[in-house]
Amino acid sequence: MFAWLRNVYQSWIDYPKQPGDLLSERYRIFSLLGMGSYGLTYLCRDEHSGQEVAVKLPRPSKRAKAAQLLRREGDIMCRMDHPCIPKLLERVEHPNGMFLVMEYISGRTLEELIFEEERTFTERECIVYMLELMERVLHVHDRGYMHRDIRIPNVIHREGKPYLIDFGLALAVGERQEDIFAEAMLDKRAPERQDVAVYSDLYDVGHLMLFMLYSSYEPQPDQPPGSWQEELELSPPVRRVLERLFQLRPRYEHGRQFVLELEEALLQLKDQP
Ligand SMILES: Nc1ncnc2c1ncn2[C@@H]1O[C@H](COP(=O)(O)OP(=O)(O)OP(=O)(O)O)[C@@H](O)[C@H]1O
Repeated sequence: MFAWLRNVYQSWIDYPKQPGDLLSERYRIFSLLGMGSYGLTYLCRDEHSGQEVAVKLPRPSKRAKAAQLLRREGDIMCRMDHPCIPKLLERVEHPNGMFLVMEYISGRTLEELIFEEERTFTERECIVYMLELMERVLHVHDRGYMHRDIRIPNVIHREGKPYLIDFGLALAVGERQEDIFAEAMLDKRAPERQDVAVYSDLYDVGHLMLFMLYSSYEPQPDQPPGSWQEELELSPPVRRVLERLFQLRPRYEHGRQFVLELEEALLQLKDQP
């Protein structure tokens, strides 16, 4: 009974703001983009510049913890400087709470592209796309952070380019996983993904690649389900990079090792008739 009441209460106080509402006398809400575990993100218009922006507010039901996580996220976003990673435009602090104002990336997520638009990727297209995405991932690593949430809903496809969003789980290399994360989400992670290390981000990159490669997979009638190695017809170099990403072979200790092997795999595919 208590859990039920608590859920009703949380849904009531987290009820999204309405289109037309004005935040901090500046950001006019258009629509709700999504409700995450600790924040609500809205598409807004900045009344000063006329620009579209994404505004992320803490969920009222998560109070201080959500504000703390958002502040962290803002601190990390400030340290990024890449045209395909949204810029933090402002961090608004006021007595009723705080929120983040980010560059809005219009487009569709890779998840929507694959599952709603049924977009398919060949092996070659997947490699070319991954090389672009890895450029953003290497930027994050070079700045001393691990993203830790590289997944298809966190990649926005705009004008043929992948944009990497959502730094809510990112940590600095060597930083300890804080209790706040452990309670919120980390305990659900596979052991291969728990370390704050390059190979954990690359493990996620491996999954993302599998989603892209499975987009053109068509099971034969009566075919029993198998592993990705059994189901996907992959060229040996692509299979090998995936096995390294999944730590079935010696893992990559640096993202650039993976990029080099991916480039090599692309060259070999080009040589094929
Ligand atoms: N800068 C941005 N530009 C465009 N869309 C964005 C931007 N940031 C977030 N979004 C979109 O807003 C929605 C909510 O994102 P948000 O990061 O708040 O939560 P989430 O990813 O759904 O959940 P969680 O934070 O629990 O992982 C998602 O659909 C995401 O694609």
